[in-house]
Amino acid sequence: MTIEFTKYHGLGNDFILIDNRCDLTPLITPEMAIRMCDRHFGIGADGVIFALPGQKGTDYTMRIFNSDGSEPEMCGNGIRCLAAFLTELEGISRSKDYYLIHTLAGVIRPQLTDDGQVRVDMGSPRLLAQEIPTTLAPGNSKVINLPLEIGNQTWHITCVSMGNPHCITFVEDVASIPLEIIGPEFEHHPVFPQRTNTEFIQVVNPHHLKMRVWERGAGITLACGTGACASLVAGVLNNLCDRMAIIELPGGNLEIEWSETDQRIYMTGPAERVFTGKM
Ligand SMILES: N[C@@H](CCC[C@H](N)C(=O)O)C(=O)O
Repeated sequence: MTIEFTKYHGLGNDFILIDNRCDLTPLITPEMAIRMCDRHFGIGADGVIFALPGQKGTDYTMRIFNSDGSEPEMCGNGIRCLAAFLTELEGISRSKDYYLIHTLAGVIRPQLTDDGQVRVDMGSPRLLAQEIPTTLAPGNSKVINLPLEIGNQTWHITCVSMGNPHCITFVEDVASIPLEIIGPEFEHHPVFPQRTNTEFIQVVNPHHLKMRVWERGAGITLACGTGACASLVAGVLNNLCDRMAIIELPGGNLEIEWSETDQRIYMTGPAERVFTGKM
């Protein structure tokens, strides 16, 4: 079988995009995705994203496999890449500058901006312990600045779901965090029954946060869109930042806003095509 693909990245968070508009079933299996994402024996990527037909009145459906073959509910950098990929697939027949995308986290709306970026209506953050999910607090209460023991240390964590789970910790200096050692301990901690993405945040000032991330199913990545959104929400809940801020990631900057008007999160950032190929 030959699979055509296009490689994209959003701030170095890279994905193999597959045109799957013919069918609601992904053209490749999670096992094949693991092999394609391998940086030594495959194409190399943090995940594989499928552009599938729309459902329930949406234009398209997005599904994604992480590089370990697991399937997350949403991917922020990925949905910007998907919007750019769909624009390329539709060519001049494209009738509008936004898409309604069905995801496991609900309907997400990416919009192409005049300066070539993508602004995404990411929906509203979910804050209850049962929505993350985490067992760290009673199901109907929020997890804001609660202590958690990991690696002989007490971390104060805030949990936010952007459809997928995020655990955020504010630190003095993100560069000093041994991500490859403690990242997996957070991801697999028993208080997170569906594992978790983990963000370490340094507050530079109320409009500027510096972030490093350990992603569920992908490990250290250069950027995480849902993680940046969740971190801004955690910053607001802890009175550490404004509702609009630049999130500085190893791969570049994202602009995130938690709108006071509709309580939704808006993320703006780039999506870059790298190359196409056949496998
Ligand atoms: N990098 C993504 C998030 C991808 C999914 C994540 N690894 C998970 O399992 O939830 C982003 O930009 O949001």
